[in-house]
Amino acid sequence: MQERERIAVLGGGSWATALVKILSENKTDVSWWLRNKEDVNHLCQYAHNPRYLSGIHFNLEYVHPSNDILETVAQADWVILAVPAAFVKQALSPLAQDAFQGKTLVSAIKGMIPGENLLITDFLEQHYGVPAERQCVIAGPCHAEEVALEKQSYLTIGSIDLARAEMFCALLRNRYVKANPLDDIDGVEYCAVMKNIIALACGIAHGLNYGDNFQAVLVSNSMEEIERFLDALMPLHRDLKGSAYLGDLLVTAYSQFSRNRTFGNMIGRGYTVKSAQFEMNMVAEGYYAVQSIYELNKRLKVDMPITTAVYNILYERISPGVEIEILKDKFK
Ligand SMILES: NC(=O)C1=CN([C@@H]2O[C@H](COP(=O)(O)OP(=O)(O)OC[C@H]3O[C@@H](n4cnc5c(N)ncnc54)[C@H](OP(=O)(O)O)[C@@H]3O)[C@@H](O)[C@H]2O)C=CC1
Ligand SMILES: O=C(CO)COP(=O)(O)O
Repeated sequence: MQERERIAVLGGGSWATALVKILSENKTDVSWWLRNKEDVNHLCQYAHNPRYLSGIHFNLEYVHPSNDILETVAQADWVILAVPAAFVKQALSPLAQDAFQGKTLVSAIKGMIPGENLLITDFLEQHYGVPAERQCVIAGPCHAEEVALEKQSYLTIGSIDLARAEMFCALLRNRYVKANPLDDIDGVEYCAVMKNIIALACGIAHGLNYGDNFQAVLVSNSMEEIERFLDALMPLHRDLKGSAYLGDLLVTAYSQFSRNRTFGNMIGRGYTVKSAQFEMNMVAEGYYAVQSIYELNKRLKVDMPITTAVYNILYERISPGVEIEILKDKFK
């Protein structure tokens, strides 16, 4: 690997901020695109992101914030996408179709392109011609807030090119981050999308005053639901007990930092979708993902009671109490 790899990070939210911290502390040059000009100016002047994880101080010798996505991408060998899935098309729209030629794309996104119901890696291949072997995904149970606090964390880098995944792992590893490569890129990407839907269900149940006993049964049933879906979509022997699958589900279902659980909790307590979105300045990917997975499952016809319940609550306005009551009778 060359000295000082050139990396672009696209996105200004919490996960982009945490990834820039990890990479730049390892003395990697990071060109960082944020959509908001004031945030870029603030970063250049004070070396802090004003609106997300604002306690992190960046070394501006290695971090180069910019508003110009064309320049940011053009300079990089590796491009990390950390924009919520719903805004990816809009964020990348200034770029030409060949803008990523010769670069490695790394998706840090745990969501799908709404409407097209595509994984990010499939979207990049179809719309920008990025071949599968030049793509990686960042998976694993890891909240940006805990990276900011330098709490021990684990990441899994998925790619069909394990050597490339290992190169990216090497850029991330530090005192508090361990990173491991894995070749099941589609499996970890789908699992990362689906665990957000389950975290919404956990939040909804909590908001309705269900306790830990119910949540434990909900989570164990959800693991079976995820397995049924993955088996129908792409049968392959995979150990779903791994931290990129079960671990990520657990952290999102139980953590105080989970956006999806928090959003679900508000829905369970009676907020409307609009008011819950208004209340959070962050994005709960599961809200969009449940529609994509529900649509995909019209073809697959897998038994997915939890996904169906969350879809009915968020998109059909069926009462959370009614839907969780139905689930209650299905669980063993
Ligand atoms: N946070 C975490 O711990 C982790 C997050 N991820 C994934 O990372 C991805 C990015 O999420 P995260 O960093 O958490 O985001 P946050 O929820 O922290 O922040 C929201 C981001 O979305 C942007 N945004 C909001 N509305 C719009 C819009 N209308 N158009 C364009 N951009 C908009 C915001 O930009 P602005 O501030 O300019 O409004 C901001 O960058 C997601 O897929 C998430 O699942 C993965 C692992 C961990
Ligand atoms: O994926 C995550 C942690 O691994 C983040 O989940 P939330 O978006 O629910 O906070």
